[in-house]
Parts: sequence; C-alpha cells; structure tokens
Amino acid sequence: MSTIAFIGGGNMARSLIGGLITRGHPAGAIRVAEPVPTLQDALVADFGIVAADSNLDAITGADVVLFAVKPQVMATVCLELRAALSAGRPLLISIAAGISLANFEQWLGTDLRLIRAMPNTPALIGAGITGIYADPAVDADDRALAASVLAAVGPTVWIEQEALMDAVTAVSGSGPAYFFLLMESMIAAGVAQGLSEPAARELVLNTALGAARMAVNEPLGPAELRRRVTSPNGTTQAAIETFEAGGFRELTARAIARATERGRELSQQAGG
Ligand SMILES: NC(=O)C1=CN([C@@H]2O[C@H](COP(=O)(O)OP(=O)(O)OC[C@H]3O[C@@H](n4cnc5c(N)ncnc54)[C@H](OP(=O)(O)O)[C@@H]3O)[C@@H](O)[C@H]2O)C=CC1
Ligand SMILES: O=C(O)[C@@H]1CCC=N1
Repeated sequence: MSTIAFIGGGNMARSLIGGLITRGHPAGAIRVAEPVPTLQDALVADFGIVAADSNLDAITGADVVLFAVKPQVMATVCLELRAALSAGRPLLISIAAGISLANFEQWLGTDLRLIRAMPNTPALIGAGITGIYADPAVDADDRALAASVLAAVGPTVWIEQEALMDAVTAVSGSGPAYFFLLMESMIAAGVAQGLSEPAARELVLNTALGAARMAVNEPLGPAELRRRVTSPNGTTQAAIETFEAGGFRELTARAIARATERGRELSQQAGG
C-alpha cells in the first residue's frame, strides 16, 4: 500500500484522511505534517495516522505527497522541499485552488509527476466530488494511483485542460458554500413568514437533501424536476418568476465567473 504524506492537516486533509481510513488504507501508511499541534494531535487521535515532525520528515520515503496547504503558502512549502522532492521523486498531488503546474515547475523544477485535484468539503462525509487534472507527462499508473487516493471521498471526474480547473473550483470546490447560502436564505425567509427557526431549518435542510437525491438519480435533469414541482399558476410558479425577474441565473453566472477569475488571480499572485 502506498505511503501518503499530507503537507498541511487542515479541513480538506482531515476529510481526505478520514475517507482513506474508512476505505481501509492502513493508518501507518499515512503521515501528516501540520504546524498547529492541536490539529495534528486530533488527526493522530482520531485516525491513528503518523505525525511527522516537519514537512521534510513527512515526505521522506513517501510514495505520494499531497499538498493541502493554502495557495498563499505553497511557494514557501515547495521551496523548502525542492531538494528532497527531486531526490525522492514521489507522485505529487495538489488540491490548492488556482496553483498551476507552471507554478509548481517554477518552484520545484520540471519533470515532475504532478496531479492537480479539486475536492470539496462533503468529502468529510464521503459525499465529495473531485475534479482531477494530470500533466500530460504523468503516466497511467500515476493517474490510477491519484484517482484511487481521491476516490476515497467520492466520485472523481477527469478534466482534460488545466485551464478548466479554475472553473471546477468555482463550480464544485466552492459550490457547497452556494447551497449553504441558499439554505441560510430560505431558513431566514421561512422565519420571516412566521415559522419558528427550528421548524424552518428542518423543512429547508430536508428539502435540500431530498431535491439533491432526486436530481442525482433522475436522468431527465434538474430543469424537468423543477417543472414537475411547478403547478400552473401555483405557488412555485410565483416564486420562480420572482427569482427569474430578480436575475437569479445571471447572478449565479456572475458569481461563478468571479470565482473562476479568482482562481487565476491566485495562480498569478503565487508567482506564475
Ligand atoms: N476548504 C475547501 O472547501 C477546499 C479547499 N481546497 C484547497 O485545500 C487547501 C487547504 O484548504 P483547507 O484545508 O480549507 O485549509 P486549512 O487552513 O484548514 O488547512 C491548511 C493547513 O495547513 C497548515 N499550514 C500552514 N503553513 C504550513 C506549512 N508551511 N506546512 C504545513 N502546513 C502548513 C495550516 O496551518 P495554519 O492554520 O497555522 O496556517 C492549516 O492547518 C487550500 O489550498 C484550498 O485551496 C480545495 C478544495 C476545497
Ligand atoms: O475558497 C477557496 O478558495 C477554497 C477552494 C475551493 C473551496 N474553498
């Protein structure tokens, strides 16, 4: 079984580690380097994985190095590990928003075995979705290895062009936050109409769950499901017309375009 070194042990690393352990990856073959002692101790206590004293300690002899630090610290982390990574040549997986292959080549040199991946926080409960992009130079065995690591937390989707990883980030990486915002807004609106907060919350959250489960299982797609809820001249039509008149679709498109653009900015600010 491959030894996987996590650089950074925050929210996404915890989700991926939890998924790997649940899928039967041996805890002794997972290492984490995390500077916040409480986070590192909790990962060791919860999953029995190995705490590394430093990033260098974590990657030494590892088959896979998974970068799970914020985009803004990726340059520092890579430059610190450059010599060791070029000696050991592990498979590198980055889940950082925006950070490109060109960024990594600038910091680590060329001829890398590097995969970019964009998971999302439902990974924590095994319900994530991950977009994956591989440098064309990465061989089939490395692609399969990366996909098997990321499949621990949900389905994976291969993306053919690196430039589209910013769109993946904007749609599914950040996407859970958009649905949470809609839930928040609907709960507040229900309360404004006189429902108690607990009742509004239970109604909204279970509606979201039911709608998502139907949409995932329905080949006809969400537009047809929406039409089936919408009785002529009924309550849903009144609400949908209000959403449309308020520019809901355009606002969604603008928000996702802005998130995509932000991914490009992160790459440029990181130095590539
Ligand atoms: N959150 C999300 O929904 C998603 C996030 N991502 C990407 O995943 C990456 C991690 O995000 P997330 O888990 O949310 O962030 P977190 O801040 O929760 O985790 C990153 C961890 O790395 C630690 N860290 C900081 N510097 C170093 C260092 N030099 N060496 C090792 N560890 C370090 C941080 O410590 P400290 O707090 O002290 O800085 C922190 O605990 C980001 O690049 C993000 O773009 C991808 C998909 C979804
Ligand atoms: O907000 C962010 O930048 C990260 C990437 C996708 C989700 N969270």
